[in-house]
Amino acid sequence: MSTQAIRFDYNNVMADVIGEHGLTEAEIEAALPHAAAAIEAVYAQRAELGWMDLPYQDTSEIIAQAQAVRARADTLVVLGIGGSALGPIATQTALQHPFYNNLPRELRRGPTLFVPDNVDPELNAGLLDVLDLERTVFNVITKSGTTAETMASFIYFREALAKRLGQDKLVDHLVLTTDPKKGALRQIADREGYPTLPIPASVGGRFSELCSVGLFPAAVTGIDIDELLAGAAYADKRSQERDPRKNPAAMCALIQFLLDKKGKNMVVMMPYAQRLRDVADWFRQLWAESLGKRVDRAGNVVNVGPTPIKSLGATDQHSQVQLYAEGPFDKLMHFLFVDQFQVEAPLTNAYPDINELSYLDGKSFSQLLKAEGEATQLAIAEAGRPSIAHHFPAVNAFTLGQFYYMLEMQTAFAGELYDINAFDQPGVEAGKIATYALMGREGYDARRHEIEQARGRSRSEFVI
Ligand SMILES: O=P(O)(O)OC[C@H]1O[C@](O)(CO)[C@@H](O)[C@@H]1O
Repeated sequence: MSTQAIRFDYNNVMADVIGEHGLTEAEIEAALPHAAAAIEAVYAQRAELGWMDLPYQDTSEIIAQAQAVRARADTLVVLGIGGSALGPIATQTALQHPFYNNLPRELRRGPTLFVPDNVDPELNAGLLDVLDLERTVFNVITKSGTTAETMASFIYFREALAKRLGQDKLVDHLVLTTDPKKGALRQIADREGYPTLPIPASVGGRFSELCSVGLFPAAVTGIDIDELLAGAAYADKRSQERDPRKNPAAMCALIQFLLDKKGKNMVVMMPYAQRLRDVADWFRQLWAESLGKRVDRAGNVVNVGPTPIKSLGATDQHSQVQLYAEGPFDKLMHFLFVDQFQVEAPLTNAYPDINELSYLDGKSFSQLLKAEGEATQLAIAEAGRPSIAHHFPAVNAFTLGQFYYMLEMQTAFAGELYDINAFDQPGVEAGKIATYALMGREGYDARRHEIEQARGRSRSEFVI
């Protein structure tokens, strides 16, 4: 096994370790054929799942465009939402200095990065207050090319650029990442001549971090994207293992599926590393939007889907662990541990005479963080609650790419286990249609009328 392999440990879901809320060997053994079939089924549809080829792509075009931006920009702003923003945020948090944007230019590996992934007016107007537009490039990312939030942000910042620099300078300050053939943003790119990067048609938004969506912002900010893909390729090789017990993605999917069927419908991803904090946020979309479905593949109404929750160790021991340790037996903890941190922060012998503090003398932050992670997992297990753990040798481009891809494969395998389509998101359309109606979009008048009627039926307005 590679020294860079993330080690998956599911000892703490076993009934002989945690008791009745765990899984027995027999339960796992009986489900292995289901997991093996899920592996076969996913690899059989590889041709339709473009994200499975991303580890092997040629990155030269992305790197060339990134070098051009690095040569002229001090700041990159990503305009996107959902899978077009959460991945770039997670990669930046994982692979840059924790205060990257605040570092002096000579200590930063590239331009600062902002990802205002919301249409809050104060967020976007506030960002304009801090940008030097002369030295800023905007990377607009939208697979559909029509997402309301992203297109509103594009219109807003394009106008600011035009006012400050002139229409003729726009092409130097915009890179559009979108569908290679269709959508409003593709049409605009062709009409106004902006540089573009393609999002392959067979790569869905929440599976797009390892294509231009995530790789371009990473390359602009000095991250080794080929190393990200090398890690993803390593995870792909491990995920092809037909024996589920030797396939981390398959075992992780199987355990979560079996525990969901036993009433543990929520999974709490709790990294004990600040760098992995936003990976938990990216995972929430991947897991929720892929597996939360009304119907199964035969069209039966099933309303299934695990609930992903993001947490952070040690921080959320002081906010959420009380619930996880003593609340309902409805959660699986998913810990992320790191063997080797990039820097150490030693503690001096400050208070040898104060018993409540002297245990810290001569220790380090990593010793304390690791002890807290192990202690929390132990306390959770002794409280009879299941947990799984991924042990990272270190957080770097290889292990991050490996983990992204492993989670994507885990999600695809879980889709087979739940017998649902893990790659669509019909449940978000109703909200989009109602938004278009409320915003007066042409062709949505009837829906707007229905909404206005509904407003008239509101039962009460508590004005206290
Ligand atoms: O990249 P796009 O097409 O703007 O979509 C953004 C996000 O919106 C969704 O389509 C859900 O509405 C996600 O699946 C996707 O990541």
